[in-house]
Amino acid sequence: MVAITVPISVDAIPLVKCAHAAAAAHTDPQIISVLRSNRTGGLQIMLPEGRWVPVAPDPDSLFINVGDSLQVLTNGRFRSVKHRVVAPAEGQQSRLSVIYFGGPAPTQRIAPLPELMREGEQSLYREFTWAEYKKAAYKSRLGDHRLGPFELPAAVTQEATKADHHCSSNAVQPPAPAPPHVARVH
Ligand SMILES: O=C(O)CCC(=O)C(=O)O
Ligand SMILES: [Fe+2]
Repeated sequence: MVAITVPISVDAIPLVKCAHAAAAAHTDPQIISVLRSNRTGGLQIMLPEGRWVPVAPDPDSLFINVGDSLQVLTNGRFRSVKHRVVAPAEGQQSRLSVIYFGGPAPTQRIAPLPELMREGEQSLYREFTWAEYKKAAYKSRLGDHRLGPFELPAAVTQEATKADHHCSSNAVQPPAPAPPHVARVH
């Protein structure tokens, strides 16, 4: 295991959600999300080829999600995975999740950390502040790729390749239908 100390201050933004909560597809914007839920499932993550897979609920485990900011800090090594929550079927116990969102302070500058870059590695993102990210995010829709405005050409090429991949795999297996009830979570 390698421990790296990063010059990033983190704001705590705790959130508690409950009762038949559902969430449309999105990536978490912050650095890291730590989630604990009850025994009711519903959380799904999107695989690189565009297929949704359920995350089995486990009330004894913590589910750690990489946020967009961590994707930038690691220059794309850790990916903020798209996820959503499908509402439980009628009569099923409500899903209860408690999530800690560790986000940067508003004036924090976010850019790939030189400590994590190999020699000659190209930066995929331009530097931005958390406040800038949030301003851009508020103008977008929840499911949009919200790192778009901060990507440098190398990242745009990478995203385009991913999109092509999605289209070809969708032709074989269409993505699951949207969840029945959706709510904005950020
Ligand atoms: O409730 C859950 O399991 C996840 C919700 C979520 O993804 C979020 O609030 O960002
Ligand atoms: Fe989320």
